[in-house]
Amino acid sequence: MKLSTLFSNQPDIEITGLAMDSRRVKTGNVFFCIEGLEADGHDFAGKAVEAGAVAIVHSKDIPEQKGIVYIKSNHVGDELNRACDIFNGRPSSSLTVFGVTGTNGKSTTSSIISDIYSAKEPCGYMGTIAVRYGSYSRVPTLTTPDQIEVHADLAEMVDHGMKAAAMEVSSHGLAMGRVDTVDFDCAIFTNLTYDHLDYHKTMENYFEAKKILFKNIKKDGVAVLNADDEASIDGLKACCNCRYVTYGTGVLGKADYQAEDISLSTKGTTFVLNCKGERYPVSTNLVALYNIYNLLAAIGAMHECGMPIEQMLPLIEDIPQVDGRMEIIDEGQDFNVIVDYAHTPDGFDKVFEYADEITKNGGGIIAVFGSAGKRDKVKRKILGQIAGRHCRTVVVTEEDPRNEKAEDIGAEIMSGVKESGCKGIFVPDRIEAIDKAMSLARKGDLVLILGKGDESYMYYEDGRAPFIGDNEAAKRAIKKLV
Ligand SMILES: CC(=O)N[C@H]1[C@@H](OP(=O)(O)OP(=O)(O)OC[C@H]2O[C@@H](n3ccc(=O)[nH]c3=O)[C@H](O)[C@@H]2O)O[C@H](CO)[C@@H](O)[C@@H]1O[C@H](C)C(=O)N[C@@H](C)C(=O)N[C@H](CCC(=O)O)C(=O)O
Ligand SMILES: Nc1ncnc2c1ncn2[C@@H]1O[C@H](COP(=O)(O)OP(=O)(O)OP(=O)(O)O)[C@@H](O)[C@H]1O
Repeated sequence: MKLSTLFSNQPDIEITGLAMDSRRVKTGNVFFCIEGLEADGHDFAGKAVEAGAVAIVHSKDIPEQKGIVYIKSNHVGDELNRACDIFNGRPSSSLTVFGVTGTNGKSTTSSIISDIYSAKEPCGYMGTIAVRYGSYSRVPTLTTPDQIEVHADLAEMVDHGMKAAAMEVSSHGLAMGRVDTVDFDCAIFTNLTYDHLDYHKTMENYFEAKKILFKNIKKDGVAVLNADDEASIDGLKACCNCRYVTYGTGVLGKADYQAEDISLSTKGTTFVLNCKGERYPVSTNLVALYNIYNLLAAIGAMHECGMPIEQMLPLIEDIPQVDGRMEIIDEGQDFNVIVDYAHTPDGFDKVFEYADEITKNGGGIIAVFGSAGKRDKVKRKILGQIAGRHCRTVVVTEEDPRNEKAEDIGAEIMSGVKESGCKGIFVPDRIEAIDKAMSLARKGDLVLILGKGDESYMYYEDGRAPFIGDNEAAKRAIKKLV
């Protein structure tokens, strides 16, 4: 592509790509100087040129080098977003794009959409679990990666025949403008509860970041809102830039997609879907009430985007396991084992509510978890308190400690566990902690392994190190027992 295609008054030189990180610049790239939280991209313009950048987009004065094109703009971020979209051939405009945001349930809801909507037209998925389309899948860098990656991933999906994409949109991604030029056809909100205050500082800021998706959605798009989420429903209705529909169970008033006569069991769930007066009997392998909310959100979104409910119903009966989310591990042991990605206070509340249900006729709960380093510290003690209230034993362990000591994080969690009067053990190595929990389990107990799901890496000070995933670690631990 020519530079002049991106910037009309600039020379017709050939460019090979876009970059916002000097360490990833390739010969012929355009480098955008972004001011970040820890560094300023302007300081790396020289390095970008050394690495082969042919043009630099900047807002501050920087030393200029001969033969390089310098483009000054007060809105480098906006220019970057615009350029990403054009350079990649405006991929989102040729896809039906579903954007899912909210504190919990983004991965589950977008995975359900990608799996079921594919029966109508091929639908990729981008989020915490993977970047996935057709039979291809890779581990993502972030839940919502930077704008360069977001648009390149969408273009890759278009090139491989996708007609739709279900993407998780994190509050970080929204606040940092990573999806500003993605054309969303449908924006879905799951729920608003406590998380990420290390970055957003207040719940108000956190909600404002989430709202960006609904303010930016295209005018003929549709928003799908959780009628039962008191914290978000009114604020979102007021800020939507398009029409909206609601989903729920009727607790706070009638919803457009309403689940009635819900019957939950450990094997699956049945309910009647009341969709604007039409009633459909639904049977699904999904368990736990919160997953019914995720399913309702997905049904509402897919239906509003043209998929008949009758076409969804047989597929909903047997939804593919969302990796590491409420994943039941059965290796023939005489106790229950569930691996789940819960890592927020609300996620913990919901999982333990379900755990109590499973063990109500006998059996105790043993939980294994930690909390991430260099992230929200306040929630650590709260997670300990919640688990302590429900468990016979809590095994605290490492969970992406990054530049903190797992022992220090563990002590913060343990203070909450002890406050609830529960027994807590600290086992630093996560695999040994899982082994320990299994060795403590008796017939009829439930072992819950929370926080990492199927993640195949662990973050330490120097970055990601390979990890086998909680689901695999659980299987191996059970086999050792046998
Ligand atoms: C807190 C946060 O989100 N930070 C993101 C942010 O970093 P930053 O603002 O600190 O950037 P910076 O390090 O100050 O650098 C400023 C600029 O200089 C550039 N630079 C920097 C150094 C250098 O040598 N050369 C260079 O060019 C950087 O590429 C950047 O353009 O912008 C960077 C570029 O896009 C991101 O990589 C980085 O994500 C970090 C790695 C991260 O871990 N983010 C997490 C918290 C995140 O985004 N998580 C969400 C939510 C997940 C969830 O729901 O749990 C996600 O979507 O994954
Ligand atoms: N609708 C929901 N309400 C409350 N908790 C939920 C909901 N859906 C899922 N959870 C809990 O949150 C955990 C994470 O679910 P999921 O991965 O779908 O959320 P997420 O929003 O994508 O999280 P992240 O962005 O951190 O990956 C689940 O394992 C479950 O414990």
